[in-house]
Formats: sequence, C-alpha cells, structure tokens
Amino acid sequence: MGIPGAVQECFVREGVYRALLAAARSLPDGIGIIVLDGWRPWQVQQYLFDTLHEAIRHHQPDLSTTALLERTREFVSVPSRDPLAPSPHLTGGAVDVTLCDADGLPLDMGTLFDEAVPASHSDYFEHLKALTPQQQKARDHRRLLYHSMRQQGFTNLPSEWWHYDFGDQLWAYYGAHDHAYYGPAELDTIENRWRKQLG
Ligand SMILES: C[C@@H](N)C(=O)N[C@H](C)C(=O)O
Ligand SMILES: [Zn+2]
Repeated sequence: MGIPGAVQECFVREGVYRALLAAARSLPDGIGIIVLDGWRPWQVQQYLFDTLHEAIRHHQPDLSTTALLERTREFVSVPSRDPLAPSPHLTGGAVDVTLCDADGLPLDMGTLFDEAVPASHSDYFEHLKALTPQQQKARDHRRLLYHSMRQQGFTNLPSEWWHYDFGDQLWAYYGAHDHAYYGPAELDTIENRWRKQLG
C-alpha cells in the first residue's frame, strides 16, 4: 500500500504461527484464515499512527487533543519501542486476520480490514436490535473467527474484529496474564545478526 518501510511478507513469532495453524485447523471444512498483517517495524507503526491522526483531525477539526488521541488509538496503537510497553505489532505477537472460503476469498466480516468506524468493533453486531441476513452472516463469521482464535489462546482487541494478540502486552492485559512474553523484535536478517554478533 505504499507505506514506507513496510515488509512484503507477514512475520510472526513461532508461538503465534503455531497457534494460528491450530486455529485454522479447527475451522469447519472449506474455511481458512488469511493473515493480513503481523510484525511491523516502528517506522510503519509511526506512519499508520500519523496518517490516521491526520485524517481524523481533518474530518473532525473541533476534537480536543485528548479526544483526537483517543480516537486514533482506537484503531492504531501509539508507536513505541519501549521494551516495557512496545506497540503490539512491533513484538511479532500481534496479528491481523480474517476468514476465507475454500478458494481463498475473504468472507464478509461486516466491514473492510482497517475500516476506522464503530462497525469494526468486534461486538458491533451483537448489540444491533434487528440484523439483516447479510449482517447475520458477518456476525457469525466474526463469532467463528473469535472462538477459533480464543480457543488457541489469542485475545482480541475489542475495537477491531481482525486484531488478535498472543504473548504481547495487549494479550497480558485482555487475557489477565501476569506479564507479556514478547518485547520489541527485529527481523532475523544477516545484517541484524552481524550487528548483534559484533556489538
Ligand atoms: C492498523 C491496525 N491494523 C492495527 O494493527 N491496529 C492496532 C490497534 C495496532 O496498531 O496495534
Ligand atoms: Zn493489528
């Protein structure tokens, strides 16, 4: 999508990969999981944050600084490399996913991936009084994704139906775990290995 510094592949921690495989294998025949995003460099997190922050400011110029930050954080975490509070996608523990059919085509989840609207809240359809047949389908797809991921130990970010965590700080928070396992990560490239080895 032309994001500076973005990587072309989706990388996640091995533990996350194994749990994802288990979640995908637990789904009914003919339904699979598409991984939309995984590990992210800090530069990309900063770009996403700035871009959404600016778009919301443009759309709602009267929002206070606090409200603007709050609205932005609903859909993009604050960029942070702090080992004690890293942005979730910087750890390789966060993953954005959706369901697909047997042909690999995405199922209807009610909104697009990364749509910064209230309908993207995971439980949005759970609170609607009357659902159209299409909304019922989207609700059922969200439920299926949610339960298959939760069964494998992931937690979901309530403001995004697609965002799941395993072993990072959001996981510790929403899953009531004592502490996170994963801190900020870098890709295991030859350059990074030499940097580490040579100090
Ligand atoms: C940008 C979106 N896909 C996402 O990952 N949002 C969460 C909140 C994040 O940035 O950690
Ligand atoms: Zn995410």
